[in-house]
Amino acid sequence: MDAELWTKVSDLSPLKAAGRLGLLYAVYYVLYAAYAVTLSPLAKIPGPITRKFSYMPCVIMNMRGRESHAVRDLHRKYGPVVRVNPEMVSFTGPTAWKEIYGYPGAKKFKKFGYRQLRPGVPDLLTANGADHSRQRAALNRAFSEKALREQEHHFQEHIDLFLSRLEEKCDEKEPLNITQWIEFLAFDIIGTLAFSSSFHCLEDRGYHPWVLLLLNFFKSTHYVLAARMCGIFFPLVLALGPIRDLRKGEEHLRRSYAKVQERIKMPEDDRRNDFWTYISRQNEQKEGSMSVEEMEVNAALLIPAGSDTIATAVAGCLYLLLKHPDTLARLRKELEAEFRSESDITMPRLAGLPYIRAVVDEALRMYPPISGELRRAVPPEGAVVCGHFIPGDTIISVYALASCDNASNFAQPKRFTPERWLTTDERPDWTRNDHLEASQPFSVGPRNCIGMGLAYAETKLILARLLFRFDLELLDDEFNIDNQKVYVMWQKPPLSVRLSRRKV
Ligand code: HEM
Repeated sequence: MDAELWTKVSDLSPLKAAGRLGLLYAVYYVLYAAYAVTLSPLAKIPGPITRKFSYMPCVIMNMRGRESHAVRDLHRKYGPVVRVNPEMVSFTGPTAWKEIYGYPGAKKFKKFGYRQLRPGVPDLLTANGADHSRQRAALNRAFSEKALREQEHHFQEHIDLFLSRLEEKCDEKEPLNITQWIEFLAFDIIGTLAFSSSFHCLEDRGYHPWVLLLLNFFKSTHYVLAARMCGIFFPLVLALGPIRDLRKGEEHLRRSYAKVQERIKMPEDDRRNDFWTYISRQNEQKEGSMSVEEMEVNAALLIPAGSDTIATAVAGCLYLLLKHPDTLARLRKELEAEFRSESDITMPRLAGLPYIRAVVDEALRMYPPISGELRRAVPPEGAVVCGHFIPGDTIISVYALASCDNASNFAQPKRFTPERWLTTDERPDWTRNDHLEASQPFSVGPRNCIGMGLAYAETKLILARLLFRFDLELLDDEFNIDNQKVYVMWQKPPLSVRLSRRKV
């Protein structure tokens, strides 16, 4: 800066200097907005003008917990390719999942914006290349069909307690919020599988403080992701948000690490069969299949990944079934034809029943537990996605809710119709053009959900035993999916029911 200009600047009062800076920023912003809307390589991607030059609509909707719904609505208006914000494009075309996340797309489009739980220690969600392949191969054994068979008694025992707790609530005049009991069950099961130590929510008839901490943490994580889009205003926006809850993330990590240490010291037990039983066996055979530090961070990942997702799936199935008595009747018929008593219900026998699977698939379509974006980055040279050339460094994603609640992919998407998922000759005519591949609640390809098999088996077992034992009456529509908010996970409202014991 030359001396004369410097003197002029330093002579300005702080107020005037701020004013000039503000003006300069405004000029820059107007020029940038004009570029983003007209000349940017993404300018032609359809979407509202405000989303093309500003992150604000995206930030505001995220903070309100309504971004998944907003993106769904944008696709209804603008079609299968939509500009979500200046750097991000969302797709709903039926091939989008496969092109972005499947083989070989997954090699081209790397995960974007995922952060390691402990810097320097890869966990399955953030690991790349060889680390991911090694950890995935190691954990695959803990999620195999054989492992699930050996773990089934854990599920059955927790469900026994869940159902006996619900029996205490039978015929009560007060409505029962079954959402929270489903959450207790899902967290207790994942505690047993990940730490050999239940959270004891069912025993104590209440949320364990660690579970409450996690539920709040989801919300604050979501808030931080939104605040990050605010650039230089990030600290300000963060300070206005639930910043205290962020510490809860650290607390979760500390507790998880301590639990893994306790678990490692536990004596051998043939009935344990938790995730680490399978990892330890491999570590003995093949040195270093997973280090203790990696076990710690993966335990911290598996708890949130395998708890609230399941609770959402079970609560969603139940809500939709109670809203549709004919579907519920057809499901009961299938269950009663297969099982003479509740004690006959097992995971392998449920695996052979088509209608309960169709019910779960349809509920996951209408209420996908992970409803929002799964970000991937386009390589610097750019790439063609769903027939559109997308320039390098753009962020791309499929939003599950947008892809599933979309009339181009599913006829009458708001109509709960498990029959869509049955074999061709059993599908109603009006669903024959559905693009079933557009619903991928577990994602696809090498980074899809490792817990998919477990999730189907667990959801079906809980549902089947619950419906076998009780008649349930839905008391209000507070659970209405369209009104719910998403902060990473759905903020599930009370699902109010009245229970009575069935006489079969
Ligand atoms: C209905 C239940 C579930 C749904 C809808 C679901 C959905 C998903 C989705 C969409 C992903 C991909 C995430 C991404 O690309 O960022 C994922 C990954 C993952 N899920 Fe699930 N999940 C469910 C249950 C579970 C369970 C029960 C577990 C374990 C106990 C689990 C563990 C994981 C892990 C570890 C990953 C990371 C996999 C990798 O990157 O290789 N999930 N899940």
